[in-house]
Amino acid sequence: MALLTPVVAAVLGYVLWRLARWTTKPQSALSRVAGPPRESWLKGNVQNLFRDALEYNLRLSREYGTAVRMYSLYGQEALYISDPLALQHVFGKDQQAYDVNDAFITSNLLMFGEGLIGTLGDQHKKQRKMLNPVFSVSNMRDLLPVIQPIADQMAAIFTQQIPGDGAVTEIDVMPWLSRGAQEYISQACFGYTFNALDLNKRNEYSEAARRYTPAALKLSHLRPFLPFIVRTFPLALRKKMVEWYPREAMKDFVYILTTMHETSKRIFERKKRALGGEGGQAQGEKEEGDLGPLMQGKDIMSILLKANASSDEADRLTDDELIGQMSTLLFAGFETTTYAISRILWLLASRQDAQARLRSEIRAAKQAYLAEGRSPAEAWEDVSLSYDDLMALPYLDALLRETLRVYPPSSVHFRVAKEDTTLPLQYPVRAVDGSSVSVVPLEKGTQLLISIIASNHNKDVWGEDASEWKPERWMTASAESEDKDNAAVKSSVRYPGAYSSILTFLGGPRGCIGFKFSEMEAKQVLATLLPRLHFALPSATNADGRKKEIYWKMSGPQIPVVQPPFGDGMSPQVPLDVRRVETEDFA
Ligand code: HEM
Repeated sequence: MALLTPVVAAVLGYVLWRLARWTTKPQSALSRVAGPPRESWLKGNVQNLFRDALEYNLRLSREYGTAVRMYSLYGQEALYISDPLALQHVFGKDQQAYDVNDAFITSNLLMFGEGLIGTLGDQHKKQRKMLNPVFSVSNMRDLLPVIQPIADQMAAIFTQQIPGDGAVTEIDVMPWLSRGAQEYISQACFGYTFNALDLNKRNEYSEAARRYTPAALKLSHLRPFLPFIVRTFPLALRKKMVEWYPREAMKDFVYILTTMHETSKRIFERKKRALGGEGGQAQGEKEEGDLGPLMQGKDIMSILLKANASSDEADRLTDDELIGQMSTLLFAGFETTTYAISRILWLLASRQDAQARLRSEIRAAKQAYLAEGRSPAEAWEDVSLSYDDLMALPYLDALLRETLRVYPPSSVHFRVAKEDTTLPLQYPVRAVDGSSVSVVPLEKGTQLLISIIASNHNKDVWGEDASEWKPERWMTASAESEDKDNAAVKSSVRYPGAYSSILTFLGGPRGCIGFKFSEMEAKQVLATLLPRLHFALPSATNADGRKKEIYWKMSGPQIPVVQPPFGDGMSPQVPLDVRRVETEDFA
């Protein structure tokens, strides 16, 4: 018990400090903006945004508009925002006035080290300057053929589970898509295979990464306290606090993070030796242990190491910063893309017309390769499209954009105002006294809840059918001309998204750096699976004649679950009926 005293004292001190601040604070400028009532002083109502919350999020915008006052922990006010002009200020014009919040940076720094999501200000800017070119289209173009075998392996794994032509097998595609997405990051970003798609080979790193999110969720209640704890206690005492923490979940989490960090370090050191010609492993050669073979030097880390070595001293990243990027990329890139691709397969299984149309488009492109002698493949199904041809498929492009718009893998992200400032609104909202608010004053320290989901469903921008999934909305005349990114926008108003005018990857200086990678991966996986495999919703029934239903739970990330009695309603699962493609499966 005595050992717990510092932990309890820290938490108690933090709560008292917040209480003192709250009771002595005058009414804030934000108090004028209307919003739902606070449910408890301690927790506010922000947690409602993250608990199976699609309807809650959409209702907020319907009832209060694009700027809504919310309450976070300890009575703190926060602004839930989806207004396009306001977001243009946050991510563009006034970006210097906003940043990610303290808890985000502190926890990421502790977990992943000094990578992009654990750094602020000039250090973050320096890292982006070095990393942005690494994710360029020309590097994606070189990478695409190198990673094609991953998608081929996924197709082979599904095909092997189907007993024969005409047979239908129910397969939970989720674990395979997840393992495939991990392989994409490990091979394309790190230049190694983790053999994640080979169940006979164990890899500690990929296992640790798969266990990361469930383990992190068990400890998420500690996140808000981290900045205070880090500022207040020396490292030695913080390490003791972790040891003393009375839950198995903490030990498990420390193991996961240590495994990820140690493996990143080992890969990094070997890669550095290999690139520097210091007796490191030869390219393509098998490694001892669990690291797998090194790829051809076209991977993101190799490009980054070369760019770093040839840059000016002032711009150069330290080894710790480079290692920090590795767990960051794995963490940021694998689950998000898994959810995006599994959502597309589920949509295609639900909408057979869209599946047939997409398959026909892919077939036409691949058959053209054979006709023009551009591929050594014997059957059109086995043709690999180049990056430019894959990106140019209009329906595939429209379908991906529309899926990421209507169903963004993550729904709400945090920012904080670094100074007193104001946010102008495109669409004025109602004040508590019934008047109209067209400019929201923000005090330094105000939390912003950037709503991707409300922005992507905004009827004023996307039209009355904003919440409906219609890939065709991107296939307008303007998509065929130069303005592909804004083709589906129904007004002159735009969101400042990194990818199209959608907000799924956010925007501005901290917008997703991997969106082109993720786009390429999703398109390559679909162009490889669909020629060979047909997907439908699960058809098997139980004794009551009921079928399995896949339900997407929006709890931060949008997670597909199977409801009881078939599933536990919690674990990610996408069971689909899969069979080999037949002649009638084309449009
Ligand atoms: C559909 C897939 C993806 C989605 C929806 C997505 C979404 C996002 C979002 C919303 C952010 C901003 C987070 C914030 O600052 O609050 C972000 C940042 C980031 N993403 Fe992605 N992402 C995806 C795929 C990827 C991939 C494949 C990679 C890497 C290969 C990646 C790497 C990153 C990194 C490194 C950051 C931090 C950028 C910075 O702080 O400068 N993401 N992503």
